[in-house]
Amino acid sequence: MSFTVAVAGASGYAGGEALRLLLGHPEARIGALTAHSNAGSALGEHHPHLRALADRVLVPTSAATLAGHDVVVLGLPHGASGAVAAELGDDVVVIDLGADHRLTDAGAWAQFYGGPHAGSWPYGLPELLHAGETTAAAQRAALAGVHRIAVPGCNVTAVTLGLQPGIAAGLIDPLDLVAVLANGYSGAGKALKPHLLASEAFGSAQPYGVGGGHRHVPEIEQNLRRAGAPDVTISFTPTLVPMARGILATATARLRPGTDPATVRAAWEAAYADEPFVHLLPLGPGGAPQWPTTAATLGSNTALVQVVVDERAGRVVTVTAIDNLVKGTAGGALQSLNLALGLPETLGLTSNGVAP
Ligand SMILES: NC(=O)C1=CN([C@@H]2O[C@H](COP(=O)(O)OP(=O)(O)OC[C@H]3O[C@@H](n4cnc5c(N)ncnc54)[C@H](OP(=O)(O)O)[C@@H]3O)[C@@H](O)[C@H]2O)C=CC1
Ligand SMILES: CC(=O)N[C@@H](CCC(=O)OP(=O)(O)O)C(=O)O
Repeated sequence: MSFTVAVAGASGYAGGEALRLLLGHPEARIGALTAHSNAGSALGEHHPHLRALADRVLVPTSAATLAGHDVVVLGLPHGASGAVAAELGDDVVVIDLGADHRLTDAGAWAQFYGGPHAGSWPYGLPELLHAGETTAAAQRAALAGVHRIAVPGCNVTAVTLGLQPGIAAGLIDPLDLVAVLANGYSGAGKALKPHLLASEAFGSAQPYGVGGGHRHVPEIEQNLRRAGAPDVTISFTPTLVPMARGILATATARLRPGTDPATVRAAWEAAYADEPFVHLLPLGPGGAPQWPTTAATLGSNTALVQVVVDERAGRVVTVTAIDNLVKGTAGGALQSLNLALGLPETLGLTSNGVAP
């Protein structure tokens, strides 16, 4: 079942990565490619690594240029997707890589983003556990056959995958969650910003969004509520580190009294044993854990997860690594698109990365 696909925001990082993956998808036929200030230029000027599309000319982003495709991928800044999507027919499958359609709570949208709330769409994290589940079936069912998909924020994917087994199994206190992340620069997009200059970025780690104001906070809490915690609070701190891609999310939680490490391990194993793209790393000889690294995920749709118990502190410690542009954006989008179209979930995707 082949499909035609247009990509809006094709000159950007997210749009470019969507194109890289779509070029390897056996059923995708790539149609219109759009941009904003760079309309009129060739894609090869922005993504010289996408040789097959190097000569394709970017056209302005509008409902008219995106019309006539089976699938439209929106890789646009926050606030720009809602208006375009509203003009696309219900028969078109629209995938929003941005935030406009992720939050169900209009109040949270107003607080963290501002401006009109475009409404919420089915949420493109197939592995999201729903309350009472040990493996993610309900979210996959919720994506089957849909024509609108809101792709999660990349940090949100990493933190949710790290913590949700403990929430769903009732093993951790949802009011005592802390996440600290190391983030690659491509997560910030291509637009020029002074703190992203090489002279500022090289050799330095920079925290941002500190103190509860990052817009991924309500999205993480929304996911963990769905996983079974009606009241949930997370302290979330990302840190820019000098790498192009990747997220390493360390998320910790207070362990419910009396819970032993074997019970913790069993909950994470049950959640991810059958997942094609989320891998709980093994405990080595003598119980020494193998730790996720961003390098081991680059270019792949993989999330690597490890979980241990810090018995002295009474906390569960989880570490999750993803490529922000693949599992964190375009790969997760393609995985969800496959489910929406009734294709095999893994089609066109790989868990093998690029290293060193
Ligand atoms: N980078 C990442 O890791 C992730 C990104 N996302 C989301 O994906 C979306 C795109 O991000 P990213 O690719 O990183 O950003 P970039 O800045 O790299 O790209 C933005 C794209 O949107 C276009 N654009 C800019 N302004 C407008 C506008 N006013 N109207 C229409 N199009 C516009 C740009 O076109 P032009 O070049 O012509 O100006 C460009 O194609 C964002 O919503 C982002 O939050 C989600 C998860 C992770
Ligand atoms: C390094 C960096 O700035 N990363 C971005 C991640 C962007 C992302 O996940 O996407 P959305 O903006 O679509 O939510 C951030 O933390 O805000």
